[in-house]
Amino acid sequence: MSGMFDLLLTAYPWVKSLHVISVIAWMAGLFYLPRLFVYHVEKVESGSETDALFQTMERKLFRVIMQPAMMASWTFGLIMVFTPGAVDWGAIWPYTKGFAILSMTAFHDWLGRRVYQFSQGTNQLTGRRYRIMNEVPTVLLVIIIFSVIVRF
Ligand code: HEM
Repeated sequence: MSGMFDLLLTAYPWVKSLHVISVIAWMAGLFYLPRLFVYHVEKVESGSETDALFQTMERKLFRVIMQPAMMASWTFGLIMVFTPGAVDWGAIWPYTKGFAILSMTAFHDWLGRRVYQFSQGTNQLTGRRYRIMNEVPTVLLVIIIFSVIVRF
C-alpha cells in the first residue's frame, strides 16, 4: 500500500497538470456548444445544407472533444482524490467543488441530449433559452476555481 501511495505522490504534479489540461478542453466545448445551438436555432433553416453542417460540427465537438475531455478530467481528478493529503475532507471546498462538478457533468449530459435532438430535427428550445443556459458553465467554473484556489 505504501508503494502505491508513493507512486501517487510522485505522480501528483503530473496528474494535476493533465487534469488542468483536460478541464480546459472540456470547458472549451461546454462554452462553445450552446453558442452553436444559438446560431443553429436562429439562423439555420431546418433540412438545409447548413443544417447538416451544424449537426456535424455539434456532433464532432461533443464526441471527439467533450466526451474524451470529460472522461480525462474525471480520471485525473479521481486519481488525486485517492492521493493521501490532497483533499482536506474537513474543509468546505471539496463539497462545493463536488456539487459543481456533478452539475457540470449533468449540464454536459443535457447538451448531449440536445445534440441528438438537433440531429433528429426535433429541437424545441429557443435561441434565448440557449443563451441563458450558456451562463451555467460560467457560474459553475467560478464556484470550482474559488473552491480549489481559495480553499475555504
Ligand atoms: C470532473 C471531476 C473532477 C474531479 C474528480 C476533480 C478533482 C480534483 C482534485 C482532487 C484536485 C486536487 C485538489 C487540489 O489540489 O486542489 C483538483 C484540482 C484542480 N481542479 Fe479538479 N476535479 C474535477 C473537475 C474539475 C473541473 C471541471 C475544473 C475546472 C473547471 C477543475 C479545476 C481544477 C483546478 C484548476 C485544480 C488545481 C488546483 C490547485 O492549484 O491545486 N477540476 N481537482
